[in-house]
Amino acid sequence: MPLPATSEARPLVSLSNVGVRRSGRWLVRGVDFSVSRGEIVTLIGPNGSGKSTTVKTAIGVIRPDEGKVTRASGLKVGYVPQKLAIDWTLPLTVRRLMTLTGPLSDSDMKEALGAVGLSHMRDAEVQHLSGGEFQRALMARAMARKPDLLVLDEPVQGVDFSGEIAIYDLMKTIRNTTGCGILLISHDLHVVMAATDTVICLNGHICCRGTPQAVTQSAEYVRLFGSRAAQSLAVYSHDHDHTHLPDGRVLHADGSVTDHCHPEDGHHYGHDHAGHDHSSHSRDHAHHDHEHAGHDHAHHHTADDGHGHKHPAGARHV
Ligand SMILES: Nc1ncnc2c1ncn2[C@@H]1O[C@H](COP(=O)(O)OP(=O)(O)OP(=O)(O)O)[C@@H](O)[C@H]1O
Repeated sequence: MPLPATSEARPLVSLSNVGVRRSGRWLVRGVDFSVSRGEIVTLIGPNGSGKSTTVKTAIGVIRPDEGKVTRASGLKVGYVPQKLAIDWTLPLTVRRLMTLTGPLSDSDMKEALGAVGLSHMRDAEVQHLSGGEFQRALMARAMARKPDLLVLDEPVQGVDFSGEIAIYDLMKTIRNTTGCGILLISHDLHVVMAATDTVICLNGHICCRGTPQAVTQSAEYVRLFGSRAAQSLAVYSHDHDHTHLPDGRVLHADGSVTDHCHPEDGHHYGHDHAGHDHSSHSRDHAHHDHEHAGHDHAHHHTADDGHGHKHPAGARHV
């Protein structure tokens, strides 16, 4: 059952001064934010900065050691975890994967797989799916129960760049069609920035927050992710003239759909995919020197913020 209409103005989940302490150490502290219906909130931050801990606390898997978490009553959460304990030696079909966490009617399964472009793969073995297909199957499984809040912990791991775009586009479509709230974890800074309403930059505490535009310009963000990352939003908005659909076809800016990209398409924002040559696209993105292999975003965080900087409108430093 969806939440009643009267609850729409209230956040689906809200964290107030939340802290989680383990083995004598605060994993996160002083965290406060909320996610409302129809809103996409993204947590970004370096490895070990407390992103998973924060979302697990938000959905009630972990109890906070200080502060308060408030969830709308009757809140239904769809959770796509970062890791899934699957025995890859056992045969498992997509159909079975969809029902591992609970029963699902045939029509709900059909609708969910259709929404992620996997209708034709119902009986496929999960171990034969590509990284992107597997992530979309997990999203279908989470969506099939029509959650009020969809929580995605790094949904683009093991997914190539066009697959990433498809997943973020799918995420926006889910939000637009169902009106659910989405809480997303990512340390991928490129595409996610354009798919997000609010970005929260975490490093044990909230370093800064705001719209993607505001956050990418904030000194705290640059300190965490390096100055190259600050260009990510511009990179995205320059070149996103086509979209890779879940079924592999390409939707162009003029609305046409083709099986493949056009050679002149602005493409992939300078990702350096090892093993294939992008030289035909080079004039489109010569200035976008992101290296995919290794994700070498510099994490220059210093304990002393200095505070000798200005905050762009909309970014809040905490
Ligand atoms: N139960 C626990 N006991 C002790 N330390 C923990 C526990 N759970 C997590 N940690 C530590 O807390 C820190 C934050 O972990 P968390 O998984 O929340 O980070 P993350 O930002 O999601 O990282 P990543 O980007 O690598 O997934 C890490 O240093 C981790 O080792």
